[in-house]
Amino acid sequence: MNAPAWTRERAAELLRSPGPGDDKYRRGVVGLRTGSARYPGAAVLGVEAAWRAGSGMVRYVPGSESPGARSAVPGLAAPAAAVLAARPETVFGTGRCDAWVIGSGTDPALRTAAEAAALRALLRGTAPVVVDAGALDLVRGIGSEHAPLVLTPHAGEFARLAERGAAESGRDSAADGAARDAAVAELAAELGATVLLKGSVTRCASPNGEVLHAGPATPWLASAGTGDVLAGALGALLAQHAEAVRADAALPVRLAATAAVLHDAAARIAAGDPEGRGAGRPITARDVADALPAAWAELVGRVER
Ligand SMILES: NC(=O)C1=CN([C@@H]2O[C@H](COP(=O)(O)OP(=O)(O)OC[C@H]3O[C@@H](n4cnc5c(N)ncnc54)[C@H](OP(=O)(O)O)[C@@H]3O)[C@@H](O)[C@H]2O)[C@@H](O)CC1
Ligand SMILES: Nc1ncnc2c1ncn2[C@@H]1O[C@H](COP(=O)(O)OP(=O)(O)O)[C@@H](O)[C@H]1O
Repeated sequence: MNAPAWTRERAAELLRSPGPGDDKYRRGVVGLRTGSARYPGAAVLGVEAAWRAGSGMVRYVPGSESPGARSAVPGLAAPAAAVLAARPETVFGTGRCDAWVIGSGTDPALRTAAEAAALRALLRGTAPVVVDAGALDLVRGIGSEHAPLVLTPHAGEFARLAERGAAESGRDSAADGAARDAAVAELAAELGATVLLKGSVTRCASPNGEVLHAGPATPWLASAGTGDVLAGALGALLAQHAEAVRADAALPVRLAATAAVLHDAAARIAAGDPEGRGAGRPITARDVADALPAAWAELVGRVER
């Protein structure tokens, strides 16, 4: 298998800028059901990225947690309060959403039965869903009728999900790239979902066997929380194209690769590493989210930098 690189030019074609006929709803509404008492920051990072990647509206719906989870870190702000403090633009509670992001900053061991049922309802719905971190385990067993799904595991999560060894999953840095591509494509076909395997090179596979590469990304991106940022940005892109995603099974893998290219472009700007080889300065996940608008402008070529 010789997977093509998803270029900045191809990514730019899928960055939808608004026109005079748009309103906040037409531009795409993203819902995030992410974060927890243990990881409120993941909710903030995903919401921030969803706004910064061009959403017309971002909704935040806190998941229900077991009483034990609530008291795990006394004194820490609840995720909804943290999101409100960071982004007062965010709308709280359920309502129409064109795409969802679930799982970032959650631990499946602390999930209540009610929360599992609510997440399964999203997975079996019609709006596209980004499935990250603590929601990945729910995908097996939802049946063949489900929403367009984009799974975003890192190598450790991929190994658990695919029940594979280190070399095939990409945890072994010496693993053959073609073997990793094949493993990602195989999981995508098996689950009927797009799979985005994060790493220096991010590998995106569709259920019908298309595999795209984004990267290698700037190594400064290897920093806690940048995956939460990627999930939020991808949710925004899926929401902007939600109708087309339901009609065109080839689109989610291209949007997944586009999100990875945009994410890397933002990290390069934040780090001052335009070539992506590790020059520049350290960055945080929040820095990456904050640089998404500049990366967007750079990709679509509208702004002189
Ligand atoms: N600010 C916040 O709120 C933040 C919240 N976050 C949230 O934290 C939750 C837990 O997520 P997590 O990724 O830290 O832990 P987890 O999924 O248990 O896996 C870790 C184990 O997997 C393995 N591993 C192998 N390859 C790997 C790789 N490439 N990258 C990473 N791991 C790799 C490795 O095992 P080892 O190889 O050491 O045996 C490692 O010990 C999740 O909900 C997330 O959203 C974070 O986003 C941070 C910011
Ligand atoms: N060596 C690397 N070079 C460039 N990017 C990397 C490297 N390692 C990881 N990344 C990127 O960093 C992000 C980390 O995401 P993830 O592992 O989910 O972290 P977190 O759960 O802390 O948010 C992903 O976008 C991944 O592609």
